[in-house]
Amino acid sequence: MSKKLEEYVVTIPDFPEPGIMFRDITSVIQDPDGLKLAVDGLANLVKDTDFDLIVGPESRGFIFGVPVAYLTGKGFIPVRKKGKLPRETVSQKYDLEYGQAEVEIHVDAIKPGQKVVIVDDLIATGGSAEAAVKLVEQLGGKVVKMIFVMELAGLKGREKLKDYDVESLIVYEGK
Ligand SMILES: O=P(O)(O)OC[C@H]1O[C@H](OP(=O)(O)OP(=O)(O)O)[C@H](O)[C@@H]1O
Ligand SMILES: Nc1ncnc2[nH]cnc12
Ligand SMILES: [Mg+2]
Repeated sequence: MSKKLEEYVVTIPDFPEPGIMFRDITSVIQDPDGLKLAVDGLANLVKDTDFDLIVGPESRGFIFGVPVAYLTGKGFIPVRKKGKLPRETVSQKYDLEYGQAEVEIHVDAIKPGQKVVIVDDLIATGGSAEAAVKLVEQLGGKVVKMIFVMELAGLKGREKLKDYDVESLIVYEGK
């Protein structure tokens, strides 16, 4: 019998700091069957969704966002850390566990009214995903769905994004 997606995820306790159970996606994507399960699984979550573009946050959002955009026949828009995008951008600050970060998107990447799906590897507190939503909305885009390979339900990212359609392939009950 073939392996399930969750069996490809390796969990590393106490990385990058004590108390964190790190859910690693490199063990998923280094195996062709794991990569296929993850990418096909994400594409399947949007098979009935009407949308125009995929937005993916740097850096793990690129790994899954681009193949899902390719499979679904859409363009891919990167959300990048401040200072990396070469043309005119809008930016959004967001909270990390300690301190703040800032991300940007090209202003010409989304036209008002365009329907956007956000793709990332994992939702924890939802802070990164919320920053991506705010960037899309600053440009007049509409977030119609947010999809993740993994969700750490105990960190309640879903509550932060309660006005949005959030789906994940694997849900961990804790953090
Ligand atoms: O829901 P949150 O609490 O915001 O956490 C989830 C985010 O954290 C990780 O990214 P990270 O910022 O570590 O950067 P990376 O993708 O470049 O590894 C992960 O890839 C998600 O994007
Ligand atoms: N527990 C975790 N494992 C992997 N990536 C993460 N990003 C935020 N929390 C994480
Ligand atoms: Mg990330």
